[in-house]
Amino acid sequence: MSRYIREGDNPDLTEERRKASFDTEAMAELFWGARNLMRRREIANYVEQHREFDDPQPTAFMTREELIENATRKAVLTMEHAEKAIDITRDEESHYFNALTMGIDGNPFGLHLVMAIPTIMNNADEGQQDEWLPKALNREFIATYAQTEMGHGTNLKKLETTATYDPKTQEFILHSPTITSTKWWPGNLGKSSNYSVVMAQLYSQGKCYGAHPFFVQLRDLRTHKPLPGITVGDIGPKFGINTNDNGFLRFDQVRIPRRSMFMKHAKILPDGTYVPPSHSKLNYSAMVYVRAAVVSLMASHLLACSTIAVRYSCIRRQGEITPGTGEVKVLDYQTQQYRIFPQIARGVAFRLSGNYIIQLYRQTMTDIKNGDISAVPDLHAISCGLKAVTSYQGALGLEQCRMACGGHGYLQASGFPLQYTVAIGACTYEGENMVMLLQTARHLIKMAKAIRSGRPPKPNKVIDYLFKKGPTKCLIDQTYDPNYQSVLEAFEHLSRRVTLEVYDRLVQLQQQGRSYELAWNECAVDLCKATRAHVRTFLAKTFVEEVNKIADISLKSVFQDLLQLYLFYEVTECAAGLLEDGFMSGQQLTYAKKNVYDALAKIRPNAAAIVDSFDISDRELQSVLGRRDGNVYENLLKWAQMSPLNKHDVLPFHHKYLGKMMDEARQKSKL
Ligand SMILES: CCCCCCCC/C=C\CCCCCCCCCCC/C=C/C(=O)SCCNC(=O)CCNC(=O)[C@H](O)C(C)(C)COP(=O)(O)OP(=O)(O)OC[C@H]1O[C@@H](n2cnc3c(N)ncnc32)[C@H](O)[C@@H]1OP(=O)(O)O
Ligand SMILES: Cc1cc2nc3c(=O)[nH]c(=O)nc-3n(C[C@H](O)[C@H](O)[C@H](O)COP(=O)(O)OP(=O)(O)OC[C@H]3O[C@@H](n4cnc5c(N)ncnc54)[C@H](O)[C@@H]3O)c2cc1C
Repeated sequence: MSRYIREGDNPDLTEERRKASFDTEAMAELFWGARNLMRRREIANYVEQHREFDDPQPTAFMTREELIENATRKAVLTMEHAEKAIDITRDEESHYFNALTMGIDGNPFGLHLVMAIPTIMNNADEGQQDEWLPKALNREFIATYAQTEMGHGTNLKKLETTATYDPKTQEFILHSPTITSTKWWPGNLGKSSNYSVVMAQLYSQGKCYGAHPFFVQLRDLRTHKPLPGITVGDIGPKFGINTNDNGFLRFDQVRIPRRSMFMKHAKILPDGTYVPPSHSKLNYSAMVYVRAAVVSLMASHLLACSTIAVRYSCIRRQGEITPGTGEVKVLDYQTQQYRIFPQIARGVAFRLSGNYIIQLYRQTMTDIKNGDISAVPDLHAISCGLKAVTSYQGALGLEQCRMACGGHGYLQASGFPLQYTVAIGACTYEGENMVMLLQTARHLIKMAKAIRSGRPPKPNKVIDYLFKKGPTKCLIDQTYDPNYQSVLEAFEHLSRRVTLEVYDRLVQLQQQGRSYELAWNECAVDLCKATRAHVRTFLAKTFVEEVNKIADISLKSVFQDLLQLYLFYEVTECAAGLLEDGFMSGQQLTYAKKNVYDALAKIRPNAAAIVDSFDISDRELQSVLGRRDGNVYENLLKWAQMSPLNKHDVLPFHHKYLGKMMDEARQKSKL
């Protein structure tokens, strides 16, 4: 019996769990890996046993200051408990523990762990690492990553903060020359951090060498007051992630030692001589890390929100399908399934590709340490595209899950506002999505050039298909093909076609006299389409490869249903492109749609058990609608009763305004 079934649960949800065709626990093991699942359970138990990690009230009812104080309290507790609760050398354990204890809306260590420490590890030379890394790991300071300025985020070349080397004192002088040079956005900068990685234009011997990272103390270690010449603060409430003190920062001729510049890749010698790096973008590795991590992050958001939507749709009864037979669970409506199930399928696809890209990131960092930088452009290209596509589709998917929960989905109690506002940040941070799509397109255009000139580059798993000659007509038909060869070939065809077409147009525009840059801008929308088609191909192939590895027949069959839905849903999404050149016929599109509807019907009886197997706890979901026990209505009422507005039956200012207005109106009508 499913470990998710307990006495007192909502009977509709229990019924759903009972009818699953597979063992939820075995599926959870497959999804997470046996060891990881066991560790997740142990870590979750640990947190449950330490009630000090609980929030004193739902965070939705807290003011911003209360939110940040509560998060800070829990962050310190988290660090105190970390060594007892988890193996701190395993990222998976740290991420899970942090998510359980601190939630997803931000915490004072967020940027320290995600960007500052990776920058020290990958950009500091040995001496600097010896000095900074143990202290960073030991939490003797909290650092952030200050790159974006009020005037420039995307175009790093135009950052205005300067770091001018003075060989007489062997110091850099940091300065913010304009209002627009104010650092603006860095997480945890506003109030929590006392150090920061700072990106500034490096000047030496009268020459500018471009943006380079520096490690800068911002606040006094004892008083926590800003150091002389430094102005720093919080940028105010945002769309979301308000538990984070994103900040602003200005420098007024602040002197820092020469060795504050990160010197693993580029260097300034004591006399001011500049030593360039082996690859000009090695200093950007912390951004690459977060872009790669966003893929898994989007998977987590989608799987959490589809868990909420599926569970709620099992307990929500409204309307009849067959008149007179009683109200159905709303999950029985095909439209409801069409809204929610593709989000599950995409969440699983993102999880699988997320694992791949994080491993590629780790491997590339190891290669760089060993002097091999050959994988850097490939990693950059695929991580930019994946970041952009998964964050965009993630955002759309979360919104579908919210709408699928009707009015209650709009409540903070649903958990959706928190998930959504955090998730959509990823469409912007770490490179605005359009800009990231265009970065991947640069790589694709190079491939197109190689194809047209008949000189393929050395083999590369992600890009090889572009050099293949695929079928000239789409082979999708009604026959079942467990490898989905015809669908993958359709995605490959579309990607190859749009890439080559946009390349040819770029060349043609230049032949007509446009500069490369102007031609590029005229082709930008189609360049983004090429990236999306390439990323779709990558996600789909990874999904197929991973499903093919599954040995257990009953679990594999559930994954195959999700895969079928994923692939044919994507076919319908990109149908215009497949029909445009006559590659796919209208009849084949009809087959694809039928496959989508068939997959929805196959997934329906297993839906509740599938989301259970993602093993997302109530503590993580923070959702009254998505509770494991399905007891939604009584808990919605309890939740509302906690609203601070309900502390008073009559609001203290009622009689001053509304009461007075109505009294006066009544008086007048009596006259
Ligand atoms: C196994 C599971 C493990 C678990 C793993 C995951 C689990 C998930 C759970 C938790 C993980 C926790 C992590 C999650 C974190 C969430 C927290 C969120 C925090 C958010 C913090 C946000 C921080 C920020 O936003 S920092 C600021 C970011 N800013 C940007 O991104 C700016 C964007 N702009 C740029 O990057 C660049 O300016 C550019 C790329 C647009 C252009 O660069 P530029 O210098 O102008 O160069 P250009 O001359 O145009 O190009 C020259 C060539 O260089 C290539 N290139 C550019 N960048 C790179 C690079 N990074 N690497 C390699 N190559 C690069 C470029 O393409 C050009 O190439 P070409 O050959 O000439 O075409
Ligand atoms: C939640 C959040 C957290 C953040 N955390 C940090 C942090 O910790 N540290 C930090 O340094 N920064 C941080 N940032 C800043 C973030 O990295 C930038 O906002 C982001 O990189 C986008 O840059 P921008 O604001 O300059 O956008 P802009 O570049 O101004 O974008 C505006 C529009 O212009 C378009 N555009 C710009 N350039 C081009 C181009 N070349 N081609 C086509 N279109 C273009 C964009 O597509 C977009 O539509 C954070 C931002 C957010 C929202």
